Amino acid sequence: MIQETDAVVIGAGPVGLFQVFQLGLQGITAHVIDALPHAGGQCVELYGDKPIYDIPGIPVCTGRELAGLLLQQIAPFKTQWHLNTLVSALTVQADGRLLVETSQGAQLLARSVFIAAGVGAFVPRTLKVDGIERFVGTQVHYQHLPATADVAGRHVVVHGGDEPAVARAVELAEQGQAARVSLLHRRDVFHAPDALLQRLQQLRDAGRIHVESAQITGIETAGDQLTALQVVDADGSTRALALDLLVAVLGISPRLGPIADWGLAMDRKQLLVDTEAFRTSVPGIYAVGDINTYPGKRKLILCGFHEATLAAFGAAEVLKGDKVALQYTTTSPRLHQLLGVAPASMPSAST
Ligand SMILES: Cc1cc2nc3c(=O)[nH]c(=O)nc-3n(C[C@H](O)[C@H](O)[C@H](O)COP(=O)(O)OP(=O)(O)OC[C@H]3O[C@@H](n4cnc5c(N)ncnc54)[C@H](O)[C@@H]3O)c2cc1C
Repeated sequence: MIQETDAVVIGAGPVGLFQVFQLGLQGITAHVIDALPHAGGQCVELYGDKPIYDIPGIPVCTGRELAGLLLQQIAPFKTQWHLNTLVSALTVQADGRLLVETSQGAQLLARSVFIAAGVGAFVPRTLKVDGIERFVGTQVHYQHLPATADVAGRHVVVHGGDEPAVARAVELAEQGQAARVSLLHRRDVFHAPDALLQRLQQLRDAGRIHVESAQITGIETAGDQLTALQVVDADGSTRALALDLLVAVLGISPRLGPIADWGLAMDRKQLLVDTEAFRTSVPGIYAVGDINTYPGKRKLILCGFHEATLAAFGAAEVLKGDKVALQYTTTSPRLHQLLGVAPASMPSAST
């Protein structure tokens, strides 16, 4: 079924989230689509626990904290979320509206589209093992276990050798619900901060994480169940590693993918925009954040915030067919209503 909407934001990175906020201030609610299962883009996926020092008014916060604050800021608006969803096609319709199609089969007919796609869709690196694809989403998951996954009493194998894989195994062991947690990597060497490695060692010593130094060569199945991985040890011997759930944490890579096919003017994998409203070469489509380019462009979050603000004003004028007056969140009753906050009483100029 086709859903009609005023705005679609492609990408839930920091700039996409702030785009939702600025659209909200214009009275425009948005659908937000991201290939990742969570909001935050690079901030969460690439440096979730690292400090950022150059967000105006926030002397320091981590990438994950910034995403959390932005989500808090857009909470008043009725955003429609499409996570774990790749935008596969964007086409201009005869009436000028824009049809956004997703990997989950959704079709959104939008009057405006904001591409906040950063360096492309973050998609997990996948396992190249014959037959494993049919278990993806049920017994095999990439990067994260879904919140709905039931691990109680089950043998969970985490596959990977870097910090996110170690962190996932440690989290699962500390939760204490899984019957057994194994960390599978080709060598007994892990790349993670010292504190995490120490915690891993403690959990290994306590028998709560079992490290398996082996490589996956195949799978074993029974009916519609994945029952074991076939693995080869460092000495070349093969064996079966029984399991209930596999979380492959092999990293993510950004893929510009379909964006390059949408007929938009580009320069070296970036969308060309004007700096008045960050319009692309196609009417109704705006591009903000790391995905765009223009003279003087700097790939910084605060620059993306500015771009999103002007794009929202530009789109609002088109959608409303009229000039949009500047209003302050400090004093505007209309903005207070949109934000769901009580009007502030302002001191008079003489006090
Ligand atoms: C290590 C590191 C440190 C950094 N430190 C700072 C810093 O201190 N200060 C600063 O200002 N900047 C910093 N940056 C840069 C900053 O992270 C980026 O400028 C910012 O994340 C850009 O935000 P964005 O929303 O444009 O894109 P992104 O954060 O890249 O988010 C884009 C989102 O769009 C999604 N997406 C893309 N294509 C599709 C599609 N077709 N379908 C569905 N979803 C799609 C992606 O999955 C992604 O989640 C740092 C970057 C890195 C890598």
